[in-house]
Amino acid sequence: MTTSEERDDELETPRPPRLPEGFRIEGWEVGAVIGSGGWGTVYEARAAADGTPAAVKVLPTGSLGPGQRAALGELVAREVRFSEEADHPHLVRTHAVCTVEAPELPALDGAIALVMDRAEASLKDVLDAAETGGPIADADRVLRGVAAGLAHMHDAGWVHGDLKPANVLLGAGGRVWLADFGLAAELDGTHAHLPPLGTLDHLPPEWWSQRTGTQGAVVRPTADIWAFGVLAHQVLAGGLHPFPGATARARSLAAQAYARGTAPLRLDAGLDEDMRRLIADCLAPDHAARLPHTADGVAARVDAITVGPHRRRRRLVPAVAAGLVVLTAAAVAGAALLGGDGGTQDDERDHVTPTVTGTPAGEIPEDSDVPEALRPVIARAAHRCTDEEITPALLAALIKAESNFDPKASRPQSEEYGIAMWTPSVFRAWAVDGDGDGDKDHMSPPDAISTMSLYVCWLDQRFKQAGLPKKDLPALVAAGYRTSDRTVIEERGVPERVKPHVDKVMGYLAEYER
Ligand SMILES: Nc1ncnc2c1ncn2[C@@H]1O[C@H](COP(=O)(O)OP(=O)(O)OP(=O)(O)O)[C@@H](O)[C@H]1O
Repeated sequence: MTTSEERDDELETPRPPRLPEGFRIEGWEVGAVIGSGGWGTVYEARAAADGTPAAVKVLPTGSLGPGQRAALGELVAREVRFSEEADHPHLVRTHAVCTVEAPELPALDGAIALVMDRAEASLKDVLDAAETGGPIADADRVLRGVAAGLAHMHDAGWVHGDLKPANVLLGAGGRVWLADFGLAAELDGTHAHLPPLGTLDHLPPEWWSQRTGTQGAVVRPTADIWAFGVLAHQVLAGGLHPFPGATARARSLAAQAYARGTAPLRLDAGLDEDMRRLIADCLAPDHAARLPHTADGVAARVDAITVGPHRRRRRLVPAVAAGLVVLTAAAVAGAALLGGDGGTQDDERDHVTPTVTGTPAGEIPEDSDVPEALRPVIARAAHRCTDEEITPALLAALIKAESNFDPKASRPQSEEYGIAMWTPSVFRAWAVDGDGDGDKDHMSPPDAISTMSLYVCWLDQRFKQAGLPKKDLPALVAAGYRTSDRTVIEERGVPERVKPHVDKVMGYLAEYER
């Protein structure tokens, strides 16, 4: 929230006070320190009752002045409200907010503790350790997760406001979560007001020309799109920032020069064409030029580029040509104003075919009964979930068991309609605009299937978190889709009444995975 670079510049940063290992905060036992940020320290933790792993962010309030205390209170309230309202498989969850009671440690007594999902590393840790010059391991999965999380935030009416690698957490089993919603603000019409914090390296150039009145700076979804462009470049170019400079300040000046049209955009020459175009669109020089590139559109393009046999390949750059691909701000803005999403979603859909001979694990085999037109839709939807259990084959098996792929299927007595048999009121709570037509319709197969993928991705995470056996997850997810997360967790298995349905799903899955 403050810039890490500025913090690093300080010669003697006083070490913040720390809780001893084994310290109890309500039902949670604190372990080793994971790291510290501008406001507090994050610890490993586990639930005292059943050992469930967690992370606890402790935000001391003792040494803060009244103004700072109010700002911190505001950030925490936002984080909690956001976490409650925007549950999603790619957004880290805050499970509880507690108060530290430690009279023997006055600096921490009364501190606020946020109990969250525990990650294994942040994207920043991975980028710091990466060799420059190529994508990090699992780059596609990370970008899909970040883009999907961001699209969900924007769809739910929130702006992240502090998207950067330190705020992307990587969990066990390839999970990707956006974190740190302290700066997330609900959209008020088209923008939200936030305290003037943020991180230089991921702030859009227009930030510097905005006045920050008493309400703070204006943050719009296009600021997150800019930050995504920077982050995607870092992920695909081994940590390399798209703007040159040895310090964050120098890089931000370079970004401003590009936005004024006095310097070109120089992207890493090794990026493949589609990704380069997507990043250039995200880095369009101002708010207006970025406006056509919504998070939904960006997420769909990331899926299209990274899923299937036509997935992007890093361009091989001959030594003589090795240099930087140069675009001017005017060219990037011009492409945006011409309505260029840099290759529309439909264009990209056309060339994504998820099946190949010798079907990769989890993909839909070519000789299956899954209608051809649905295969790319199912593949894209499944790959948006970074949890390995949610495969195209599992989604196809679920859909077959629900509707036998009939987009007009209906069961009015139980209010279930369409290819994924959504109950409209439940659909609305999770809805994804899968076909990018600006509407979320449970009768549209792309919308219904994308929403199904999102929902089963969340179920999968819920069941993992509840410690249900990994090998049973596909069956449990099928059961959860027919009942609820709570029913499956309470019964710690497939409820008797949905066993015949789950057996059907598992039979189809075995067929697709054969
Ligand atoms: N839920 C979590 N699980 C595991 N590690 C986490 C979790 N949340 C944060 N961390 C890690 O703990 C460290 C401190 O995080 P914190 O959010 O306090 O600060 P930051 O994001 O680095 O900076 P700031 O919040 O000041 O912008 C970071 O290394 C971060 O990756």
